[in-house]
Amino acid sequence: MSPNQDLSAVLTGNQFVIPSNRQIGASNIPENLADQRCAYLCGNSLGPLSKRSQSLLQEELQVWGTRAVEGHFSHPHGREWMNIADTITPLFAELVGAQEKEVACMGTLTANLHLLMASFYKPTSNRFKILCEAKAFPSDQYAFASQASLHGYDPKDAIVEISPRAGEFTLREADILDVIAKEGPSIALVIFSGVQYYTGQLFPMQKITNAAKEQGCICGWDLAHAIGNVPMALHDWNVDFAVWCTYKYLNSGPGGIGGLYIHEKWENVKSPEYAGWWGHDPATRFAMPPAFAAIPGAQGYQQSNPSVLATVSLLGSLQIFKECGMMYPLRERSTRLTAELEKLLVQSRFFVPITEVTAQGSASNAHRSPGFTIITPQDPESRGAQLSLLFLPTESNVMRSVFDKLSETGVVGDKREPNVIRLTPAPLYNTLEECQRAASCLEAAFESLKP
Ligand SMILES: Cc1ncc(COP(=O)(O)O)c(C=O)c1O
Ligand SMILES: Nc1ccccc1C(=O)C[C@H](N)C(=O)O
Repeated sequence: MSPNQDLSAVLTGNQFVIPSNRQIGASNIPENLADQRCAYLCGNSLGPLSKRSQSLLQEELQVWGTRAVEGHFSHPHGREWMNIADTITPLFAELVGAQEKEVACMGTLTANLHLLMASFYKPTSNRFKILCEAKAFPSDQYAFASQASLHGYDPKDAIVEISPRAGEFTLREADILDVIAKEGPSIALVIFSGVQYYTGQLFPMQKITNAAKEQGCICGWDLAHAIGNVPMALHDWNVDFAVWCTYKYLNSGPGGIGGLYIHEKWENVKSPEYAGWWGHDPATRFAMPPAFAAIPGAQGYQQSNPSVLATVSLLGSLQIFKECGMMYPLRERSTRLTAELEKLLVQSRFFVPITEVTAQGSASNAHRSPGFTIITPQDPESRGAQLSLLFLPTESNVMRSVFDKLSETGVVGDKREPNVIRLTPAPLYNTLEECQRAASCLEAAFESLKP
């Protein structure tokens, strides 16, 4: 069977619980469609519940209720809680393109980001800058600024942000590489998001990493919007470290457990600086020795025993990824779905080509009548599943009005201020029909706007 046949065999099983139109409160839906599933195009923010996760969670509750503390060491399904993270590490390794010892299932994104910045951001008087994209997700901006401050630097001096050119919305590869080449000797850390949360731009991760390494910088990545969305090869690309959350494309549930990656080349160079007992050699962990002996590699950075409920919730979804053949077949389906959605949106009579908007300047209010453009790159190699629609005129309530109307008709995307709606067909559970529905509801939403 080809990977795609595999994929449809898995997907026809309807592996996810998607809320109905009624459940999400869609009020403008014919009664006969009210109990059908909504068009859930928001897996870039929170993935839906998989049926597999639901049953694994129920199993763990049962084990907790019947074995209590014994569940750590003896488990009816062979998932002793002691080693629960081991169920995830091979799957994380495949998703990011790494060895198992280079990844750990632990913590949450921002906490892991601080942990790894504390280990890898070691500024000196000559080399102290952090290079990142402008308008990174705010939690990352706060983390970067607070790390710079902790080391005694004014974030205004230490943080170098690359912005799109005037009138543009996404970054040009050449501009990023240029800044790295010019400012490299003063940069301690190059850190970008793999896929940008607002624009959906997939950065050229390998090229950025190469350029950073050539300049002697540490290179780290925030993979919140990249993991489970695009294939990666962190080890081969020589990435130093990365962090991610799992509640978006990996469908682990709200506030799910996070992950991190550290290249094996650091294994014998660095040891965990913020040690905890879960990073200690499991062979002697429960002998409670006073001195810390780290597990070699990324898992030595674990601090606490992981939440078992959060971990199996993630496991259920990752088992579905595995049955689908992991990222390559999924990426292929994802590329097709996103291209279809794009094609339908571009046919809208309210669509304004990005070139027109760019020509007038990104903050321009030149478009007086309601419309939208797509700021996500058109090149499939420069984006993941998400399309970011920018609403015009930019200084208006068009985005909010359209968003409300989409919600009323059972199309779930999300709005990001000031004027973007993100729509994301995820290959594990979304369909072409849902893309069509989103496009036609968007058209109807515009048509119903008062002049
Ligand atoms: C790019 C990015 N970084 C950081 C975060 C914050 O993640 P968390 O709340 O899991 O720390 C998110 C999402 O919330 C994100 O999209
Ligand atoms: N965790 C959340 C809880 C509540 C609301 C949003 C989030 C998000 O994750 C937002 C996401 N990071 C984003 O790309 O906008």
